[in-house]
Amino acid sequence: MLELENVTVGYTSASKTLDGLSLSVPDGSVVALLGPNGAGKTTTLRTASRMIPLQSGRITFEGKDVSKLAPHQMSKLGLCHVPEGRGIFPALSVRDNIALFGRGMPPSEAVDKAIDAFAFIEHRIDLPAGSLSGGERQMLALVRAWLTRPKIVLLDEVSMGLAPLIVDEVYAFIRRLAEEGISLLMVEQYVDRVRRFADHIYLMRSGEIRFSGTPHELGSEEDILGHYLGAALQE
Ligand SMILES: Nc1ncnc2c1ncn2[C@@H]1O[C@H](COP(=O)(O)OP(=O)(O)OP(=O)(O)O)[C@@H](O)[C@H]1O
Repeated sequence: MLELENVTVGYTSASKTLDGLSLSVPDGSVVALLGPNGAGKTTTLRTASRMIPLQSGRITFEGKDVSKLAPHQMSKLGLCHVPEGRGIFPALSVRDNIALFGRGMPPSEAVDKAIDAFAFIEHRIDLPAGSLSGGERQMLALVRAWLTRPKIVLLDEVSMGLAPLIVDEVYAFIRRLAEEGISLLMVEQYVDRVRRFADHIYLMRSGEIRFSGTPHELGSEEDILGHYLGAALQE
């Protein structure tokens, strides 16, 4: 279980980008974070992976206080963050991108597993990762995350900028991660896609959680816009 308890963070000491935010991701669950631009979704993921220091509050992972750990220590504990923009190394080959994430696995085995997950990788293996299409880069980022054998993966807008058919392929792999028991905390723009997939949804606005509940409790897209985000849209 990953838990953020009453967390306040800001990009300057005077600002509060997240203001007393609490959320939890139980083991093996899929949790989605929705909200308008600037609500603080990316900041929440960056806080959870310890890229941003806390002003106050606490973060626990599997019962352990991790509030002061560094990102690489979180990664050792089994938390993998796939950032917006995917975080791949564009100048390195696809092979090297994969090999770097194999966690002691022989590079050839990591590459075989990656090809097994996404066949296109075989034909691009020696090309620079920066030459891949947006969808291919996203799939590479996901397969790399999977190869770290994580307990939880944080996913920031995986479907952004991708064609619907590619999004289907990306989501099929995310479903596989969930079926393997990996917990997911995902920021997503597409409410309907998330509604079909997530166990729990948090709706954020202005650095705070405005709704916490099941997809069913969230209601229709009109409800969300009207009740929770309406004011934000008028701002
Ligand atoms: N590196 C930064 N330095 C200063 N302010 C930042 C930084 N990153 C984000 N912010 C500000 O923090 C607030 C929350 O941004 P964040 O990116 O977390 O929101 P978001 O909900 O992920 O939005 P989006 O969907 O636009 O990515 C915004 O007001 C943003 O301008």
